[in-house]
Amino acid sequence: MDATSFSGLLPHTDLNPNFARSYAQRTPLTSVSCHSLQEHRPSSQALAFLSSNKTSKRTSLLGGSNVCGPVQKRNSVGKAFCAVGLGVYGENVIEHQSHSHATEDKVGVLLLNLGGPDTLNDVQPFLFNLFADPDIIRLPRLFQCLQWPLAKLISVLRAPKSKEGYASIGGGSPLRKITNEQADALKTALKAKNLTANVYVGMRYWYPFTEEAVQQIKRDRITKLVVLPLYPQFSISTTGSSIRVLQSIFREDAYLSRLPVSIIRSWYKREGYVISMADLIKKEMEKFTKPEEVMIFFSAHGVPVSYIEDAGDPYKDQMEECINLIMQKLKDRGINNDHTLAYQSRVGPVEWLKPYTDKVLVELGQKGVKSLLAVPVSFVSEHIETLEEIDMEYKELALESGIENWGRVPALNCTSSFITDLADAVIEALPTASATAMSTPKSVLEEDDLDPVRYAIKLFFGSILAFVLLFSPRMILAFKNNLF
Ligand SMILES: C=CC1=C(C)c2cc3[nH]c(cc4nc(cc5[nH]c(cc1n2)c(C)c5CCC(=O)O)C(CCC(=O)O)=C4C)c(C)c3C=C
Ligand SMILES: [Fe+2]
Repeated sequence: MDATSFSGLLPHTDLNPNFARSYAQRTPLTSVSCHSLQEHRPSSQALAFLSSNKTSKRTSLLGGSNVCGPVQKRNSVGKAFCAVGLGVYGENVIEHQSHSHATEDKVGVLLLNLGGPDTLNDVQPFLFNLFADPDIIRLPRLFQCLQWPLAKLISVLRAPKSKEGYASIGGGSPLRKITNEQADALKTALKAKNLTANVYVGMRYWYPFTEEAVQQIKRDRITKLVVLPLYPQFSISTTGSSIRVLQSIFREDAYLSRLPVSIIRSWYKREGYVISMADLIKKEMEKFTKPEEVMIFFSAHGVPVSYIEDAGDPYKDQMEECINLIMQKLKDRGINNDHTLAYQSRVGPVEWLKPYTDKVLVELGQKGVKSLLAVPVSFVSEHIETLEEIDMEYKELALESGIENWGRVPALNCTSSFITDLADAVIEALPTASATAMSTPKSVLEEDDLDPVRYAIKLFFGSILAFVLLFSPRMILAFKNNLF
């Protein structure tokens, strides 16, 4: 398990050294979450958060590299509260601080998740929030002012296709319900281990938003917080994005910036998780007439290749390691079936992690594979991509391609061994009384970005470039091929 304890700050160390430097520099100070707040949040909350919002500036590519930060501010926590030492994290100076709590600790666990539309009317605004996230559509610096218009355009264009998908699984995402059930189950599991804790749910793109959960944490006067993203593997686009939202909230708030916090950034290596996955796979394999002939087909949510190659996202490495651990666990139980890993759900005109699930299914069918067990592996709840994409689209494609026997491993949801292991993870990660804070040097880009003349010039050239980009053959082809 990869966890960090600190007080009011959120460093990332999952990243490769090159990226860690640039990402750590921008991450603690990025203020982006309010992009999505402005359109689709209750106004009182929006106001509360907007009041702490700063202009966000980023540099990246649509699936390209990301090297600079937004308006950056020195974190003053270390000065306000008895700094007792200095350390170094990446290129940042860390000020260590101590905390002592006179009153009894009140433990909170914050589950971070993606969120999904509750109804078909929510689909377009949900998609807007998703595409307005600079960790999902990574625009070059010059194009950043176009993040919202682009998000609006893409969300409107994609909404009909997404709505069809959500309509076919009952008219909305099951994520909110399942995540709430996981939260309740985790609270019970913690209680059984003698830890009384409040468990909160914070979604990145739909209700209940992370910001709402944090407000509740404040109201409840939580004194120790464990942040547990419900993604086993770390990706910039999932856990990274949610953590960045938390950072922007925490650094602006006196109470939160003093709160001892632990973040469990990835947990795919945990024995309990690996065993739970192996158990589910074994159980599902036994439903086949000839289990020994079944191809175990891991299907993970993809990310653009540039996240891995340019931005240093550890997602692919962690995914491969995760699959090896699960297969090893199956081998220990005498299960030696063939297995493969492919990536699904690509969006847009850039190259995504390969091999693509749809292509591999066709190839396996052509090669004579007759029995296949699909295993969704990047997410722990049922959601549109298991219920619609795998169960409907991929199943149909596999059967058309010559595969005769199809099975799918259910998502972990509230599987008790899994929830018990999450409870152990929380207990192991409980922040200690002493924690660290990090201050980052003010970026040289800050003054640059605040200069109105420079900003107007960038906006002008950015608009021209955006126009060229939008009507480039690649974009037009992507729209034609239904990739958005
Ligand atoms: C580990 C899991 C996920 C990664 C990595 C991820 C990256 C990623 N996703 C998109 C675009 C979309 N994702 C959508 C839904 C969606 N994504 C995940 C998980 C990961 N995404 C989940 C669990 C869900 C489903 C939520 C639900 O309502 O059930 C959607 C909307 C659905 C659709 O229209 O297909 C989009 C769009 C990108 C671009 C990306 C990486 C850059
Ligand atoms: Fe996604």
